[in-house]
Order: sequence, then C-alpha cells, then structure tokens
Amino acid sequence: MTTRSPGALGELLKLLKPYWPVVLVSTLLGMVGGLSVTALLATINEGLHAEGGLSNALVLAFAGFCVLALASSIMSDIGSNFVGQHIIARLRKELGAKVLSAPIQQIERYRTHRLIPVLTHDVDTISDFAFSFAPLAISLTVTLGCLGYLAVLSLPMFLITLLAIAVGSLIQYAAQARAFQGFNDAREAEDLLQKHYRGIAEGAKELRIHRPRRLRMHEENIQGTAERICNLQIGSINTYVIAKSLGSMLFFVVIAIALLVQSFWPAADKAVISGFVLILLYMKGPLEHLIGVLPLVGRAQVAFRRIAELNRQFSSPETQLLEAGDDDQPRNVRSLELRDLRYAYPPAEGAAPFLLGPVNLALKPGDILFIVGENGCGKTTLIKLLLGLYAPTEGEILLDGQAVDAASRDDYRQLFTTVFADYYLFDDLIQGTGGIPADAGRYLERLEIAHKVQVQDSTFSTTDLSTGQRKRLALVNAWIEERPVLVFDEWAADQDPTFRRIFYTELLPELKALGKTIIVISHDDRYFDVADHLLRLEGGKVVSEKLETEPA
Ligand SMILES: Nc1ncnc2c1ncn2[C@@H]1O[C@H](COP(=O)(O)OP(=O)(O)OP(=O)(O)O)[C@@H](O)[C@H]1O
Repeated sequence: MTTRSPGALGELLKLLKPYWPVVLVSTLLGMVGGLSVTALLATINEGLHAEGGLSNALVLAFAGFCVLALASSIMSDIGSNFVGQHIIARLRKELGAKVLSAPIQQIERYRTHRLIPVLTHDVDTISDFAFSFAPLAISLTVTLGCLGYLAVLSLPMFLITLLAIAVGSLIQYAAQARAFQGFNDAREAEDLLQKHYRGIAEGAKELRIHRPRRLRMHEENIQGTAERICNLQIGSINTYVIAKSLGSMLFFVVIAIALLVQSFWPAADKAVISGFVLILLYMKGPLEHLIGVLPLVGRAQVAFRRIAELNRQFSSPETQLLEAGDDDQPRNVRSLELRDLRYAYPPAEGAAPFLLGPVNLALKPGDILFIVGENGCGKTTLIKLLLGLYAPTEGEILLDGQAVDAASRDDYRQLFTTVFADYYLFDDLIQGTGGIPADAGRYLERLEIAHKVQVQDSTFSTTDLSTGQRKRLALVNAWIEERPVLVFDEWAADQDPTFRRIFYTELLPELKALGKTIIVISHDDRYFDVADHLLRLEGGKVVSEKLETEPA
C-alpha cells in the first residue's frame, strides 16, 4: 500500500500541541540563549577593536550576556526534556491502547513481528527527534542571529553567505530525498530481522536439531538481514556525510572570499572583516548541527509513517474495551443461541476466503457442547465467533434472547473462561479482584498438581511447569474465575491418558453439575458420548448436529 509519507515536522508539531506553553517558553528561552551568544560574539568583536581597552560597560555587557546565555539554555533544555519525555510516554500509552482495543482480526492480520518494532524502535526514533527539537530551535536562532549580524556588518558579504547557504541547502535537499528511500528500506528489513529474532528465540529447540535450517537462519536470515540493514544505513548516512562536507566547504569558500576582499581592498574596515570571519566560523557549528539533524529527520519521517500505518490498520478500535465496567460479577446465563451465524475471512491473494456457517445452535446452563471435525474445518473460528472475538458477517448471537451487538459484546465476553489451544498463561493468573481464593488448594489437589504448585499470598507459587501441568493450572484458573461458560480448545490434547479420562468423565460432569455451560473442541472420539450436543464441521459447514448423542 502506498501512502503519502507524513512530514516529520508536521507530525511532531501535532504531538507537541498539548504541551505548547512549555514548548513555547523553552523555544523562546532557547532563542534568547542563541541571541545572547550572538550578542556575546558582537561584544567580543567590539572588545577586540575597542580603542583604549575594555570599558566597564563592555565587561558588564559580556558578563550579562554570559549569564543570560547560560540561564536561558539550561531552562530551555529542562523544558524540552519535560516535553520530550511526555511525548514519548503519550505515544507509548496511545499505541498500547490502540493494540489493546483493536479488533482481534486486525491484530491477527498485522502480525507480531511487525507490531513490536513500531512499539519499540519507531517510538525510540521519534523520542530522539523530539529531544532534538529545542536544540534545533537554538541552532536555528543562533544561525539567524548570526546572519542578521552579518547583514549589519556588510550587506554584500551577507548576500554572498546567503547564496552559499542556498546552494548548501539544495545539496542537502537532494541528499534527503536520496537517503529517505534507504532509511525506508532499512526499516522494512528491521521488521524482517524481528521475525528472525522471534524464530531463533521461539524455535530454539527446532533449530538445535536441524543443522541446515540453523545455518540458513544464521547466514541468510540473521547475518544477511543485519548486513543489508547495515549497508542501507551506511548508504543513506554517507549521502548526508558527503552533502554535509560539501556544505562545510562552502563556508571556507565564503571566508576565502572575505579574505580576498580584505587583500584586494585593504581599505575595507578591519572590524568588519574580522567580525565577519568570527561570526562565520561560529555560525558553522549551529548550522552544521541543523544539517546534522537531517538524517534523524529522515528516520523520524519513516517512523512516523510506520506509526501512521499502524493507526490506519487499527482504525476501528472497540473504544469501550478500556473503560471499567461493573464486571467481575459472575452472572448467570439462561440461554445462549447462535442464529444463522456466518463468518468470512477477508480474501487472501490466490486463495478463496474461508467461509463458516450458517451455524444454528441453542445452549442452556449445564449443557456440554463438543465441536468436532478435521483440521482447518473451522472449529477455532466458530469459538472465536461464539466468544465474541470476531463479529459475525451475518446472523446473530442471542444471550437470554437478546442479540449481542457491538455495544454489549465486551460485557458478553466476560461470561466466558477460555483455555485456547495456543493459550497464553499470564504470570498473574487472576486479574483484579481479590487474588486466588484460599480453597483453590482443593482444585490443585483435584488436578493432581498440588505437589508442584501451592497458593501463597493469593498467587500461585510457580508457573514453571510441564506443558500438561501448565494446562491444568490454566484449568484451575478457569475453575476459580467462576464464569458461567467454559470453553476448552483441545484442552486434553497434552494430557496423559489417565488424566484425559479424568477430564472427560469426571471433571466435565462436575462442572456440568455446577451448572456451567461447557464448550469443548475435541478430537477424542472415545469421549464424544459425554457431550449433550455434538456439532460436526466440514469445510466450514455444519454437517451434523446431535442432541443427547449416542456414543460414536
Ligand atoms: N486469520 C485468518 N485469516 C484468513 N483465514 C484464516 C485465518 N485463520 C484461519 N483461517 C482459515 O480458516 C480455516 C479454519 O481455521 P480454524 O483455525 O478455524 O480451523 P480448526 O478447525 O480450528 O483447525 P485445527 O483443528 O487445525 O485447529 C482454515 O482453513 C484457515 O485457512
């Protein structure tokens, strides 16, 4: 997707808007600091050529400008640090909120390896850019102040300097355009590198036992991508370096012109020529600082573009997700009904989109529903719909006879406890209210992990467990949450045969007896008879739906 690249400065100004009083004061102070330094130089030049040595007034002016330059630049730096830190915090909070409230489909489409660099790398780049704002203002003011003083000293020489600056700016502009593409390509390669980093962290075991893949990962993926980023960055930065050196040379050309003027027209005022050279040499620093920031502007532009793209991709947040509700109060479900429910994934290139449905189903408390079928038939998609993670393309879900809509969807989700096949076990298993109840120990006993995990100070003593044990702990958590509907996506797949039997023939009936509605994705056809409803999917279509099933 090609989009207009947002201007880094425009985007930064948008970020700076809420802090404009501080920005204004620190920029003004920075300018005062810059002008004081220029005035200081003028005073020095005057002192150098003053007849009869330094006057008291000159010494006082010198001291005054020193104090003013020092105080105003300290205050300006403090202000810009305050603003810079707040901008970064705000950016982090906003991006975090964006991801937290983005619809699941959008998160799934964006992919983690692209998300993390935006949240870390791009925010850091903008942070660097934000911190350079006040120093930029100072350099700009010093440069402008120096130019003003040059104009006062000698108009023709000022015009020659201006011409040199114009030529230098043109060179910089051309460099900026050329380097931007390099920064952009390097940033794309950063995403790829992030993907490979995830591969070496999460696939460490697989890589250990597969030499060709490991070597390919090492040589092509990690080294190759790191090398590519390195070359792209070097290419881009070199463009700036060459442009900057050419710009520096222009200064000396102008100084040479000034000296030539001095030698061809010796009558020229010495104070003018020395002041001119002094100012020009001093101005070189701030002007080069301005030019030196250009690569950062280029990188910030790329970072702003990435953040803008993330904002565009996550453009329809479920805003109510970050609002506190009166939840955590387990409520009862009298009926849960799926009516002509359909879902279509967005079409992918070269493949027909997967279509699920229509699905019709009615559940009541104490019902056990098994969703079964071959791999890829749509079981997980169906539970994502049932859990309110996806909004149906057609049809509706009725809770106690009321249709679940966008406004009520998040409240609806709070009725469920889920253990997904690819579940994420948070360290703080119980969120918010009151920690783990004291009687959780009996669930740990029941799930035969009490010898490994205890409840200490309302938390579990450890989550360093085997895969099957971690799933049992997730089940304890689900039990404790006391929500009315439990969803297990192939929960028993990692359990040993004995415990698998216990899960189907003892735990599920116990939960059922407590009035829980239980939805289980399962391939364990030996235990299908436990289900009250058995819904079989084939290629997204319901091919059989049995009530009070007989053993398969
Ligand atoms: N994010 C997605 N975007 C597009 N298509 C998807 C996405 N996720 C799944 N699909 C498609 O939807 C179909 C059903 O996937 P789903 O995960 O629901 O199957 P499943 O029955 O749970 O499979 P398994 O038993 O292997 O877990 C798959 O064929 C897959 O191609």
